[in-house]
Amino acid sequence: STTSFFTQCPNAPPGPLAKNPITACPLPGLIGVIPELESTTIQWTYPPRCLGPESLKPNGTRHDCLFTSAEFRNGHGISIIGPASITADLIAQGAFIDRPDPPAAVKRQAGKPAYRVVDVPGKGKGVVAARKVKRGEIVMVDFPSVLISTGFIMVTKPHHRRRLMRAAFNQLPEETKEAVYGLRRGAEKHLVDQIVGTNSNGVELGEEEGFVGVFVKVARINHSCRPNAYYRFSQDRLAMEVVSFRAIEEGEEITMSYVPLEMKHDERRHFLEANWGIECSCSLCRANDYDIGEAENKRRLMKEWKETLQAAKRDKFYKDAITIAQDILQVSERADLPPLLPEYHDILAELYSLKGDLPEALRYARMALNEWVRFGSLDYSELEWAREALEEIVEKDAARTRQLLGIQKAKGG
Ligand SMILES: C[S@@+](CC[C@H](N)C(=O)[O-])C[C@H]1O[C@@H](n2cnc3c(N)ncnc32)[C@H](O)[C@@H]1O
Repeated sequence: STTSFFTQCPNAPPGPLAKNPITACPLPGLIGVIPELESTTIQWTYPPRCLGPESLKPNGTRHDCLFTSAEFRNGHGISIIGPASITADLIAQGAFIDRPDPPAAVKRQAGKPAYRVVDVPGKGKGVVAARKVKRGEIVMVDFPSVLISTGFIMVTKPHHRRRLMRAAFNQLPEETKEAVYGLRRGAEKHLVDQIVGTNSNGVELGEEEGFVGVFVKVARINHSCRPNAYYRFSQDRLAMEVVSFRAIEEGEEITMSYVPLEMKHDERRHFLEANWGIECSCSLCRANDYDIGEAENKRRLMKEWKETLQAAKRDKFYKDAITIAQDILQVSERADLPPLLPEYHDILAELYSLKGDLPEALRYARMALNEWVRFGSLDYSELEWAREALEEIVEKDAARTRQLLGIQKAKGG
């Protein structure tokens, strides 16, 4: 129960249970142990700090703690606020270990630095390409300075919340701390709220716990409704990579969309204004009714199609789902949306496999795998997933061939 978690965990040393990964207890204490590498430990720079039930809003049932490691990524440092179990999982996954980037990712980052930070009229600072950038290049890799659970933000009483957030900021190594405070804009009473409010990116940790992360380099990238880059976050490596999805000229601003691409025109305007104080001047916000209609229709259509696709798959209408997936791919190319190719090729491989068309399933699974390699993500998980999917289909195909041969033999003999 929650009570026993409260009383047993916070002070429990990393005993035998720590070898049992992915558990909530014990709380990763002053020293967190990496289960597979018993000799490797994480030394928290400050004693972990947990909030008691008095800090929660009525009916709140959470237990959040702050962990700070100043050593993280060669002295970059990190503070994490969230359930202790999530931090335990991160330790278990080896997220704190520095590992070399996969070769494909290294290749895609080769050459001179791809960006620099400059003043952009009307937007404060911004990031521009320091050289020509190719489509699909990793233009920036960044690590979180702070990661804060959105559940914690929602259910903790404001002054308890801000106090823990301030501690999370202040416990960071000097340079990173300055960079985080350097993201402030104007005078605001609640500095931490303001910084996190306009400078964070949503990421997922654990199974599906939502977090907001402050990535000080990524935080300098401005919004555009027609962005030329997008970000992806690797949970395994706690790394954020910004990827170009079209070629970018030297001097051109590198932008991302702060809002879901399929968001409606009026909703988008309101959201950008309310959350970031951006008076949207994007072509999409300024466009005349006809253009808005065109662009928006495409995006809305894609969203609806994706839902229809999922429904069709659920109901085992694989043929329909396949047609929809192929339509989405075609439209996404024309709508200038980020490369959805490997994702949809994976989906198509699965659908063909479910439908029983194994040669087509194999074809798409191979394409997806090649694309994941080409996109060279820092995150191996998609690659592994695609590889497993391919193996599964190959296995299924082999089994069917054996079965067919058996039938023929039986007929022949
Ligand atoms: C994540 S920060 C981006 C970097 C920021 N410009 C800076 O100087 O640090 C978000 C803030 O940048 C500004 N901003 C971002 N995109 C903008 C845009 N398209 N037009 C105007 N201001 C923008 C807004 O003030 C917003 O709250």
